[in-house]
Amino acid sequence: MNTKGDVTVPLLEGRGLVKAYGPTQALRGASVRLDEGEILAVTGTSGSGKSTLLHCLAGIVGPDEGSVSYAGERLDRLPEKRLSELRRTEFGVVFQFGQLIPELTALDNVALPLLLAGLTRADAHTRAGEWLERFGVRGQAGLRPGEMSGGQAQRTALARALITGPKVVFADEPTGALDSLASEQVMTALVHTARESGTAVLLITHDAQVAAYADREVRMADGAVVAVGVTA
Ligand SMILES: Nc1ncnc2c1ncn2[C@@H]1O[C@H](COP(=O)(O)OP(=O)(O)OP(=O)(O)O)[C@@H](O)[C@H]1O
Repeated sequence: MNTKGDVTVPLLEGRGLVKAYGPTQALRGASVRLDEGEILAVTGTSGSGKSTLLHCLAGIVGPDEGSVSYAGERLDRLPEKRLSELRRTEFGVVFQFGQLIPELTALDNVALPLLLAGLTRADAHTRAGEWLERFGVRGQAGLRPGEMSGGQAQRTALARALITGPKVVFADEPTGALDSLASEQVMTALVHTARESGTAVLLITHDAQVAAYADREVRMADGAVVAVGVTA
């Protein structure tokens, strides 16, 4: 948790978020907070607004109403240039199908954020190798995403999301396409690394076993957060 003056502010907070896509009201006044280093699961039925909430909190889409604050700064009012810098340096994202670049090897995929940040190719590759090792996929370093299993690809995607040391990782159904063993491996790797580096995680899932890895769970229905609780 951050302090700004005497006031304690959450790392990330959405308040009264409203978002419509044409006639579809995806969010109808959703509010949520994420503290530093916290792992928060967002659950709820299909279409309840979970992904839209994540997109608003990550500054990927702007809400029609309401506010998003990151460390006390209004994200929804930032100019695009500052917002994209923040997304690159402070945020990491992992989606259901990893979104690895199909033409690149696992090593090159994981090295990419470091190359974009200005590291030399040699340094980026050394660090990427270490991160593949942490996620148990060093043996797959030379493979392209299509040549890996779903779980290996997701662990590679996690390595890519975490290698820059983000403050928040946004994970939208990161295990949605995996069997239960691969799911467990991905979640164990994510939680272990997040705890070690103090990274907060906003985790969307509709799998109760996956949600159980979180410190806290909020449930959405009809575009709003309807229940808040601590997981087992
Ligand atoms: N880009 C978009 N354009 C049009 N409608 C959208 C868009 N994104 C989301 N929606 C609609 O907004 C509503 C909420 O969608 P959202 O993806 O946020 O829900 P969700 O809880 O994440 O669902 P799921 O679990 O199925 O992924 C749905 O009715 C969806 O069809």
